[in-house]
Amino acid sequence: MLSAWNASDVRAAEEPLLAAGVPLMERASFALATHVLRDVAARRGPVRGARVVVLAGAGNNGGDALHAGAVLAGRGLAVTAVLVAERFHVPGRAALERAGGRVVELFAAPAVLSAVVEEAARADALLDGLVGIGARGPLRSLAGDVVGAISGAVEGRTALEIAPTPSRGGAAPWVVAVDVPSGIGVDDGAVPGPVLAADRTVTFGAPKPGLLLPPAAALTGEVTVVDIGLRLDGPPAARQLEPVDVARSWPVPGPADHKYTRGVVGVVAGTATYPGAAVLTTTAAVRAGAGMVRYRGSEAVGRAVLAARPEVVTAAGRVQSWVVGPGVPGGPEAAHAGEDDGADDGQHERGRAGLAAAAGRLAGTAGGPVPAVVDAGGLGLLDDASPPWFVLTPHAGELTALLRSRGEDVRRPDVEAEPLRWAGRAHELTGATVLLKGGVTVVVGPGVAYAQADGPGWLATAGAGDVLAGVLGAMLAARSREVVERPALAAEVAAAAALVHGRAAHRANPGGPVAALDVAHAVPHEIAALVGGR
Ligand SMILES: NC(=O)C1=CN([C@@H]2O[C@H](COP(=O)(O)OP(=O)(O)OC[C@H]3O[C@@H](n4cnc5c(N)ncnc54)[C@H](OP(=O)(O)O)[C@@H]3O)[C@@H](O)[C@H]2O)[C@@H](O)CC1
Ligand SMILES: Nc1ncnc2c1ncn2[C@@H]1O[C@H](COP(=O)(O)OP(=O)(O)O)[C@@H](O)[C@H]1O
Ligand SMILES: [K+]
Repeated sequence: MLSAWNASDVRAAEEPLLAAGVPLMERASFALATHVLRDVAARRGPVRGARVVVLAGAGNNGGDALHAGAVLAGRGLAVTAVLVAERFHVPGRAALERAGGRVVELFAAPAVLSAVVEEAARADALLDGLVGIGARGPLRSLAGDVVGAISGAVEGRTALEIAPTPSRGGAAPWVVAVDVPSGIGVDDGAVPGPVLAADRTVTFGAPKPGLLLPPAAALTGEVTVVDIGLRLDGPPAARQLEPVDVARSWPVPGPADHKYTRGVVGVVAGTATYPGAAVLTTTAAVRAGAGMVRYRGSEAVGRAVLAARPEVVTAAGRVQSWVVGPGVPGGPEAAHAGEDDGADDGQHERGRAGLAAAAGRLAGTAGGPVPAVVDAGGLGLLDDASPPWFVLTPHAGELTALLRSRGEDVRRPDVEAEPLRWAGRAHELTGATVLLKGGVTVVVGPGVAYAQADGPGWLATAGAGDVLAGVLGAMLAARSREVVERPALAAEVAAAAALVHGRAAHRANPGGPVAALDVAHAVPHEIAALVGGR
């Protein structure tokens, strides 16, 4: 698992070490230089004579970059450091000059900006040491100008670019962000102004949340964490599950298990207008290893489900998790857009009953409360308050509508610009765990947040969300009681479902388009690959 800490926690962890004279910057800059050397060698072969441009800001982030530049100059690379502010890291500059590096005082002669941009565009490597964890808001003055101009000049990059950087030919410089790409919201992943998209981010002590969270996460390139000896004891601000974490906690059935111990998933999905959602959700739940899947819906849709998955049962009975809403009309977004999604075919009533049982509020329900996945039309069936073992799975449009229905003045672009903030707000307002779908899926539960970036862009296809709901339903059913008892566990299971779903999409057709049903069919193979290695 990657755990990310806010800037203030990192500073607090640095303080005692700095007071004790531990050479943190030396450690950080040496590791940074080592990674740059390795990357340049891999791309270019000989490192001697390689051209490196260091963009250095006023603070210690600039200090890291200048000291790394000194190490590189000492190894025979041609290093030019560009100082954007009158205040600069004096020992860093001195070290660089001693090692034979050249310094351009851009702050003293802004007219040389175009020459700097030209040199940067022709460099083998570009180090972005303008600001690190001391950043406040969008890049200002010359730092903003230089990033804007270089982004425009370097092929494949634009200022404010938030698409993943495609791998580029040898012509463009290899961009290494020092600690963080300068100008991102270190704690929240915001991209408030121009940011130079990096190929690699070498981050010190621990990842920062902004490296995991959208939209900034698309600008980091590969993230390399350098251990400089910090002790970060408190809870992280954001986490990202890795395959090994999911493998470790996967409930592999043993000799004593039977279908009920493995978990029964109750699915209220699909109508005559959207029967496919019922097929996709139930298929995914079966494929993800549910002990049993009960479909609740009209007879006609039930027939379609059974034609696709004869394992599904349509009789009522006990369940260990509910999935309510895929392909059911009346989600907050549809209501907002005034769309006619057709009749609900009785799914609202079935969905409400499922949610009441899941909340433990249905008289005569044996077995107590159970987790629920609440998707699409199910979101319109929620009461004012939900328990944390309800996992809401909106995309940005649905989250916007849900928030607006609860009095927040927010638009979809706001949610896309600050997904963690708004998913967190929805968690506060509803009490439920919130999984906000997207290229990076953000999950917020009580005291925890996850950011998962496991799927290819090809996964953005109709029905993929229904498959996620089915996978998550099966995973929650398998750990039903534990999820109800431990408020933060639903978020971890939801993040794990996003990981399995995203990796299944890669597996379904590496590098190419995937259909939602292909993703569901790849799920068992992905699970086998995950748990086979443990
Ligand atoms: N302490 C250590 O020994 C270690 C520190 N480490 C390294 O230090 C980094 C933190 O250093 P830091 O605290 O000096 O802050 P830093 O990120 O350089 O930025 C502050 C400067 O930027 C400026 N500035 C701010 N916002 C701006 C904007 N939007 N646009 C333009 N300028 C802006 C701000 O200006 P001001 O607001 O003061 O006018 C100030 O001058 C950390 O990320 C890591 O790399 C590691 O080596 C480990 C050891
Ligand atoms: N750019 C992207 N890259 C990777 N995955 C994405 C991207 N955009 C969306 N997804 C994923 O695709 C799925 C789409 O779900 P959703 O929007 O609910 O579609 P539907 O309602 O048609 O099933 C989600 O799991 C989401 O995380
Ligand atoms: K930086």
